Amino acid sequence: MEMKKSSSILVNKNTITSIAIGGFDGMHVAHQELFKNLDENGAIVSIESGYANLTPKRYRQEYSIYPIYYYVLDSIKHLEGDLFVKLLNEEFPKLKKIVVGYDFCFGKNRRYCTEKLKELFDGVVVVIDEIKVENIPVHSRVIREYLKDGDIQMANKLLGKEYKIYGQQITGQGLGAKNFVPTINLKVKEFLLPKEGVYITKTILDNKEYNSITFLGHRVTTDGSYAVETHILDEEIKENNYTTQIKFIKKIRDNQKFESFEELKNQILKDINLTKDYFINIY
Ligand SMILES: Cc1cc2nc3c(=O)[nH]c(=O)nc-3n(C[C@H](O)[C@H](O)[C@H](O)COP(=O)(O)O)c2cc1C
Ligand SMILES: Nc1ncnc2c1ncn2[C@@H]1O[C@H](COP(=O)(O)OP(=O)(O)O)[C@@H](O)[C@H]1O
Repeated sequence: MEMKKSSSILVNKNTITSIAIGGFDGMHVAHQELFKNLDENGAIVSIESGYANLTPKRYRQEYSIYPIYYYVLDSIKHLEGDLFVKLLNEEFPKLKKIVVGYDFCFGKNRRYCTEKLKELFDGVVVVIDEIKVENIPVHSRVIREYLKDGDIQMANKLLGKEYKIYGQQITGQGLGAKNFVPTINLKVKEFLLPKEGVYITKTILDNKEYNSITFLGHRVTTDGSYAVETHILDEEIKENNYTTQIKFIKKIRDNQKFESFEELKNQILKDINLTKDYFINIY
């Protein structure tokens, strides 16, 4: 039986003795709790539904020391329970332990859940109880809702880290440096973008992290088009081709339409001062 893999890595599957199974978009605190139950020859089995947008597949390995093996959901979801377990045993011949969460289900019509897994797998099955943070169940869908609401602080609590996106630098309208402040304009694919507005952020360029402020949204005051723009505080940055990373910390305000460039500029300067104060007070 062939399991279709969407990528391969270098760790030999024959050495793997324990796996954690799930979608793992976000690599959030509950996912990390599962990984704590892996042994030193552990691995992550990530089932790709195609909807990941918190930690899209190629950015996921960054958040765990365990190798991640990816499988395409469409190629395994039709399986009856015994065949799913058989596949795991074939893929990982030394497998002794499987770690899943309380809500893990698998196989045809998601008919098989943790009890069935215990019955079918000849080894240890560890089932993790529901993990909550401040009484809120940690799930990728809950984190997405906080991001869409602009509640970065709650999203970050559930993630156990600052929400980070990757983008490619593009040329902006050319208005920023002249009329407002210089910004790096980004094209962002694959990642969920938080609600439109202005955010306190950190920006990583060429492995260096800078304090920054980021605007996300339709530039309703200028050309109306959607933009992701970052202004690096206290540094002169030359535009370059680096992939840029933005870590979101806190939302300052909503996107707004201003009657003049002058008013927008004044507001941007206020936003920058507030952001600088934030960084002064946390360090
Ligand atoms: C901190 C900050 C806040 C911003 N806030 C708004 C806003 O509320 N409304 C808006 O239309 N544009 C806002 N902008 C975007 C400006 O319109 C944008 O920087 C300007 O159009 C220059 O774009 P350019 O870099 O493509 O030349 C903001 C930009 C920054 C850096
Ligand atoms: N809050 C949680 N508590 C315990 N286990 C969880 C929790 N969230 C996810 N898991 C487990 O982690 C694995 C990956 O789950 P997944 O469905 O990708 O997470 P999410 O619910 O965040 O989308 C599954 O085995 C799942 O049961």
